[in-house]
Parts: sequence; structure tokens; C-alpha cells
Amino acid sequence: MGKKGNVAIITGASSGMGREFAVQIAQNYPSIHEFWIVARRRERLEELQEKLLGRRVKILALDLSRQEGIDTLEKALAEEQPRVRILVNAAGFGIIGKIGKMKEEDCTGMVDTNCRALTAVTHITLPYMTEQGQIIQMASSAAFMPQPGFAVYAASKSYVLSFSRALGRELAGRGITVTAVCPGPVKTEFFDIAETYEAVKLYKKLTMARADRVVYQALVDAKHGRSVSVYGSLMKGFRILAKFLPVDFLMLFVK
Ligand SMILES: NC(=O)C1=CN([C@@H]2O[C@H](COP(=O)(O)OP(=O)(O)OC[C@H]3O[C@@H](n4cnc5c(N)ncnc54)[C@H](OP(=O)(O)O)[C@@H]3O)[C@@H](O)[C@H]2O)C=CC1
Ligand SMILES: N[C@@H](C=O)C(=O)O
Repeated sequence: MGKKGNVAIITGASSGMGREFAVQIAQNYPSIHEFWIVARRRERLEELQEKLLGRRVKILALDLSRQEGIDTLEKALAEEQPRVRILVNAAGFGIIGKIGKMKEEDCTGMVDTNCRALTAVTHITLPYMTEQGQIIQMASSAAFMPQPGFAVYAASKSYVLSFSRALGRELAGRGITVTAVCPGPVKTEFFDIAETYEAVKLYKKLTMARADRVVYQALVDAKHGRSVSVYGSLMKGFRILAKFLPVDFLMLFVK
């Protein structure tokens, strides 16, 4: 079925920004004929299907942190040979807390999902990406500097930002753009898991952005081929500070 039209593959589509990407792409990209939506919670993906304006939908209820999940997606790609116009890698999570106070699997889980799975999904999808294709990777403003108390998550998102910018250069010859999306705190279910050990800081609570706005901005930036998408003046300012001020000084304020 994939051969008939352009496909958008969206991971992390069962909630938050991944879900919002699916809804906004369905509303604004008539050239996308089919969606492949990926996450672990099948019932959420089935609910989302109803919102995709009658487009063909392939539901892939997969755990991307496990090799079986990646293998299943790879097999589906090989069988259907889709023309992938948009890939959104939004599957990911973060847990607040000091490394020594967290379970090992919580720490390595962030690396497995945010870095390994994102890299694998990108790698296996690349052969099917069309010219003018767009890859949108959910990084975070946490990528801009190390964050004591959110160390693994911030490091995982630095990886996503660095990987995505370099990949964009590698793919320029194929006419494929790569956009790393780097929002500050966004009001989604992300914080249900993030607060497993510790509550989110008050300044983050007070500066939460809306998922629909972040995603709208990301789609505009991706359309213009921008390598980085930062929503809002606060995070744009933070990015500049993080570029120019010494890291040790900045870390005094993020404890
Ligand atoms: N909210 C925020 O403040 C910010 C979030 N981000 C990033 O944006 C992305 C989306 O987050 P957001 O929408 O906020 O959070 P949500 O928790 O709402 O969404 C996360 C999505 O990832 C999916 N997911 C998580 N683990 C796996 C897995 N192992 N396999 C497959 N799917 C998985 C979840 O689905 P399911 O549970 O069904 O598997 C869900 O659909 C993440 O990468 C996050 O790090 C970046 C900046 C700010
Ligand atoms: N940017 C947010 C998550 O990615 C945060 O800093 O909480």
C-alpha cells in the first residue's frame, strides 16, 4: 500500500508532541496519503487513527527500545517499500534525578530510547526517504548544556542535536532536510514519567509551552529546511546564553 503515495512515519505518536505532529500533518499536508504511527500503546494509536482525516493508517504498536521493535519496523519497510516524505522521531522520555539515586535501567533506558532507537529508526528509514523528504528529530533545549539532576536526559538530547545536524549535512545531496526540535518544557504526559523520583522545578512549571504551538513552529522550520527549531523567545535566549557563557558558570543555576 505504501507505494501509492507519500508516507509520514511518526514515532511517539500515542501522546504529546508525536500525536500533535500526526494531527497537524494530516490537516496541513494533503500530499501525505498514509501515516505509519508508532508507540507501545496500541489503544492510543487506534484513537489517533480517527483524527487523521480518512488517510490510510498503519498502526505499529512497538517498543522501540527493544531490538524486536526495530526489527519489526524494518521488516514492514522492506515489505511495503514506502515513499517516506516525512519521518518524525518523537519517541522518548526523561527522568529527573541524580544518577546515583536512580535505577540503572531508568538511566540506560533514556539512552536506549532517545539515542539508540532514534538512530536505528532513522537508519532503517533512510533508504525509503524521497527527495525533498523531511526528517524531524525531537531533541530538547536540554541539549544546549549539561544539566546536573537531569544529566542522562540532557546528554541524550545533546546526542540527538549533534547527530541530526551532521546528518543534515550528509543528506544535503539527496535533498533531504533534517530538523532538530529543541523546545523548553512542554505541557505533555512527559512529566508523568519525568517526576518518578523528583518533582519538576518551579521555573519549568511556570514556563511550559503548548504542544500544538511547538509542533506548528517545528513544521514551519522543517518546511524551510532549518536545521534547528527553537520555540519561543525564552528558549532562543537560553540557547544564546548556553553558547557564550562558560558551562561551569551556567551549571551553578541548574542543580
Ligand atoms: N515535554 C517536554 O517538556 C519536552 C519533550 N521533549 C521530547 O519530545 C519527545 C516527545 O515528548 P512528549 O510528547 O513531551 O512526551 P510524551 O510522554 O507525551 O510522549 C512520548 C511518546 O514516546 C513514546 N515512547 C516512549 N518510549 C517508547 C518506546 N520504548 N517505544 C516506542 N515509543 C515510546 C510514548 O508512547 P508509548 O508510551 O505508548 O510507547 C509517547 O508516544 C520526547 O523525545 C521528549 O524527550 C523535548 C523537549 C521538551
Ligand atoms: N526541555 C524539557 C525537556 O526536554 C525540560 O528541560 O524539562
